Amino acid sequence: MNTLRIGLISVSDRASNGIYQDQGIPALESWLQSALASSWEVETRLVPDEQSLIEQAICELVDERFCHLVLTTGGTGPARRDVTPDATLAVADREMPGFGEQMRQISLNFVPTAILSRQVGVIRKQSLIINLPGQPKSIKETLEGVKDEAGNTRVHGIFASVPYCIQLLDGPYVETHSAVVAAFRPKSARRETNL
Ligand SMILES: Nc1ncnc2c1ncn2[C@@H]1O[C@H](COP(=O)(O)OP(=O)(O)OP(=O)(O)O)[C@@H](O)[C@H]1O
Ligand SMILES: Nc1nc2c(c(=O)[nH]1)N[C@H]1C(S)=C(S)[C@@H](COP(=O)(O)O)O[C@H]1N2
Repeated sequence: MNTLRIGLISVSDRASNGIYQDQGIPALESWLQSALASSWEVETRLVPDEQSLIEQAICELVDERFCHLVLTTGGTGPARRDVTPDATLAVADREMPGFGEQMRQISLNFVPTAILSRQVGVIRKQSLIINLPGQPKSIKETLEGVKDEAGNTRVHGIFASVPYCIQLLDGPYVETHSAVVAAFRPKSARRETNL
């Protein structure tokens, strides 16, 4: 069986230097635990805001660990040391602009400063790589989208499109818990059990 392999990279000068405890990877892991119905394996990296080290971590997770999906958190803003999108683009084969566009749209529902994130989505080889902002709460916000008080989706989170993208990249068939995030696929791409 082709198990989903996910790489998680937390990019933070202070967390990587031990000034504060990293909350990025635990927040990513706990959100994925709540959202994924399929089995998955995880590989994690905590790196400072250094472009070469971020590039190295992404390449290692894609080229050597064969991750189908890599999520980064942190370093997407305009500050001098925010270089995660630059590192991601430097090792990308192709850009997926819809991810960055949709994440900024979603985030505007939570913070007026959402447009300050330069976050991108790209493909390297057969892996999808997505940048999330550094605030631990932004992980759930962007992946899951905006819900009303009854839990109905108002703005779709970007994770809704991730399973089909992985499928198009010849990765495993990923299923999600629809109460957290419903995976979109055209009917022709759904498994028979899902129809
Ligand atoms: N890994 C993390 N763990 C906990 N909190 C974080 C983490 N990364 C970022 N944050 C919080 O989110 C804010 C914005 O994230 P950003 O990536 O811009 O970090 P920063 O201000 O450059 O600092 P640093 O890189 O040292 O974490 C940070 O100031 C911090 O409060
Ligand atoms: N969903 C969400 N998006 C967000 C935020 C947030 O708190 N939640 N913070 C914004 C802010 S204040 C900044 S500066 C940019 C970049 O954040 P980063 O440098 O932590 O990646 O992301 C923006 N996008």
